[in-house]
Amino acid sequence: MFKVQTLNNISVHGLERLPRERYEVASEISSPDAVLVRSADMHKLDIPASVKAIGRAGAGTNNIPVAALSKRGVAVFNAPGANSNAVKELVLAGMFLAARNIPQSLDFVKKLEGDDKAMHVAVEDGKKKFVGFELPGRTLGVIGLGAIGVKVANAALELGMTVYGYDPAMTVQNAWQLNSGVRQALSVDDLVSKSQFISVHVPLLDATRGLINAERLKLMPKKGVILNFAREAIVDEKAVIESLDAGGLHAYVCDFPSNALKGHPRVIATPHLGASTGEAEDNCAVMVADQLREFLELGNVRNSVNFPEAVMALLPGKTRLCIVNENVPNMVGQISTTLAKRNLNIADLLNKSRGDLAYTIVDVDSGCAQDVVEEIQAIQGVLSVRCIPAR
Ligand SMILES: NC(=O)C1=CN([C@@H]2O[C@H](COP(=O)(O)OP(=O)(O)OC[C@H]3O[C@@H](n4cnc5c(N)ncnc54)[C@H](O)[C@@H]3O)[C@@H](O)[C@H]2O)C=CC1
Ligand SMILES: O=C(O)CCC(=O)C(=O)O
Repeated sequence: MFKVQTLNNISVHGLERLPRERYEVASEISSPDAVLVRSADMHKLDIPASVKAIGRAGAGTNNIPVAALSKRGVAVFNAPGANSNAVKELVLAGMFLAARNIPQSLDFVKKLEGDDKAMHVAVEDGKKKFVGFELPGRTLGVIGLGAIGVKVANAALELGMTVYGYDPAMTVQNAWQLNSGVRQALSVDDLVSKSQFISVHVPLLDATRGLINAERLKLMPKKGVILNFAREAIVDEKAVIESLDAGGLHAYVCDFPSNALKGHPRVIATPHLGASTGEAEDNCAVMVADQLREFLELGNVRNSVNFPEAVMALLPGKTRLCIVNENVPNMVGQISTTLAKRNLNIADLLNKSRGDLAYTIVDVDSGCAQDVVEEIQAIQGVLSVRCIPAR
């Protein structure tokens, strides 16, 4: 029986992928094998030693202490692309809301008083304050052409906008999805200086913290719109407010409200709603639950953010050892020597690495005892070992 702890509400469609006869799933559970999480901040949590994997039912993993978990040999998975359409739709909505001054006009309507005749007069008189502009011919710059950025860029082209993209580490798979009409910006500064709308779709990293700052806002054409559905700290909020107040920016559309932002007349803030559709919640939970299950039951790794991709078929009757170790020489040699000493024949072996970490799957012909696991665990550089018994 595997135990899975949930730290947020996870879609039941995802939880149903973990069959009750093999999985105990609860928000309060002792010694969990795995944790399923959305946005809960895990940085200050005491993550039990029993945990072998974390499944993030979403894209961003900045709420998870990935580096510390890697040192413990714990795999972290996410659900790439599973909520990208939901975010794209909200970004498009944000562009329309800003361009047509819709939030301000809704406020105006809510405050109307008097009978219908008086109201009609006030409407016709007041609407001139909310004259907006149309999107065709305007320029959008998309920073980060991953699952979301590509969809936003393609959709904006369909709306008749000119679109620039910037992403120095775009994957081949995403490049295949990108409409060839999207133009390449040579740098963030190049993109910013050309774009009336800028939408950021990068993860929060040291390199992306404060990516949109006071200097870059000065490069932007006047009356620009910044859209931030990525993470709060990617945009320097203080610089944005100063630019809005000084008449530089037209609007700041973001998914991360704060006290400074929430009452501002030119800020459109949603409560971290990017991935909050039934479809996205289901997609993310199903994808990550399937990945967790395959890892717990077979040791296979798909869509991890810290482990290398590693998938090997497990044949009936074979016992599987899953070893996480530092990516240094002679680890596989020491592991196979340990098995040879015990007369355990290796039926199949897969060794993959990613950065400082390596992952080895070894299938042996006969069962292996706990002391083999302990001996491998004692090899210097081994971070974690698991034995999956033969079926
Ligand atoms: N508001 C919400 O509810 C949601 C927010 N997000 C946020 O959006 C981010 C992006 O999500 P996805 O597109 O699914 O991720 P992704 O991993 O598919 O794409 C991120 C892209 O950013 C690029 N990138 C990284 N550093 C960069 C830099 N310095 N300059 C330019 N490009 C850079 C990467 O090469 C990658 O192509 C997530 O990390 C998360 O923080 C994601 C989903 C929902
Ligand atoms: O689970 C959520 O609602 C947050 C989504 C998100 O921010 C992400 O996937 O990175």
